[in-house]
Amino acid sequence: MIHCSNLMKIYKLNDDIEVIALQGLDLDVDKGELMGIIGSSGSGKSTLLNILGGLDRPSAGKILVDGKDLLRVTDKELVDYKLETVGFVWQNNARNLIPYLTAVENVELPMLLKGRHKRERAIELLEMVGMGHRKHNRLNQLSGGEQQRIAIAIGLANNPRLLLADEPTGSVDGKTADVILDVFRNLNKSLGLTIVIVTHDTQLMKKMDRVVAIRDGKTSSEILRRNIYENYLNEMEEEAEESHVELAVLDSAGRIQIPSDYLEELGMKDLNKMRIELEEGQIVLKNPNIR
Ligand SMILES: Nc1ncnc2c1ncn2[C@@H]1O[C@H](COP(=O)(O)OP(=O)(O)OP(=O)(O)O)[C@@H](O)[C@H]1O
Repeated sequence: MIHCSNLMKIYKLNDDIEVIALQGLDLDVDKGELMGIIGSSGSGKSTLLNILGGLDRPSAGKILVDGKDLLRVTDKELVDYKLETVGFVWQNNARNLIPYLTAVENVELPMLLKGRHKRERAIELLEMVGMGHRKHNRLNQLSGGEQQRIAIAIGLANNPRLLLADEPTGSVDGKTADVILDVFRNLNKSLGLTIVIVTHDTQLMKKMDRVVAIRDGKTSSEILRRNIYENYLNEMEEEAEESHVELAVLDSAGRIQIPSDYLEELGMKDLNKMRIELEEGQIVLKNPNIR
């Protein structure tokens, strides 16, 4: 569904200053995946999500989403892409919802932009996210978690193939966050929808199939759920932490980012070179100062 390789995004602030928000990011997401993106503040998560959502254009590299080349699309194609291929759920509900419209009118709005008006479909979507009973309520009559579920229904209004969410549980408590994640999981399973969620929430991460970490505008590691534990995990969610295995990402040029805590633990943090050896089918990195 998504293929990014060596993706770059450079913001030009003025003639002298440029900010490199993405520097050669590699990422592949399969159709039907529910995956998370994590990373510290400023690492490039929102930049990536905005590019995937067609809200911003990349500077260089390669990016294909559902077969569309987002580096080369025309402005008109990008408008169609935003209306047809992708749905967005923001952390800030003021960005998701229009306060003076009811829940069902909010869900109908993106359909109107595409020239369709389908009340039944809007109600069906609200039911899918467990909000059918609040369809005639306005924003101020709903809790933060309820508003967020309506935002998900809005994101689905034009039947996107990819749903993107930026910190969708950022402003709700842990229990509500769980309910919201369950909504995403159900949509992922029942519709086979590909979902990418940016989150800081470690509880949410444990429930995803795959979590990719971004550091300094590059994908640095992946945490995968081990299939053998999959069924067991569904019942024993609290065991999730031990069931994930962390993989470092190897980019197309053969570069790998080693977690800084590993380097620190081995006293190798300040080294700028390592000895690399092939030992019995394994690649081993050694401190060059120790023989
Ligand atoms: N429109 C912009 N103009 C200039 N620089 C930008 C712009 N948007 C983002 N940046 C810069 O790009 C880098 C990556 O920002 P981004 O917002 O993608 O990070 P993030 O990982 O989403 O952070 P946070 O978790 O704080 O939202 C940062 O250095 C940021 O200052």
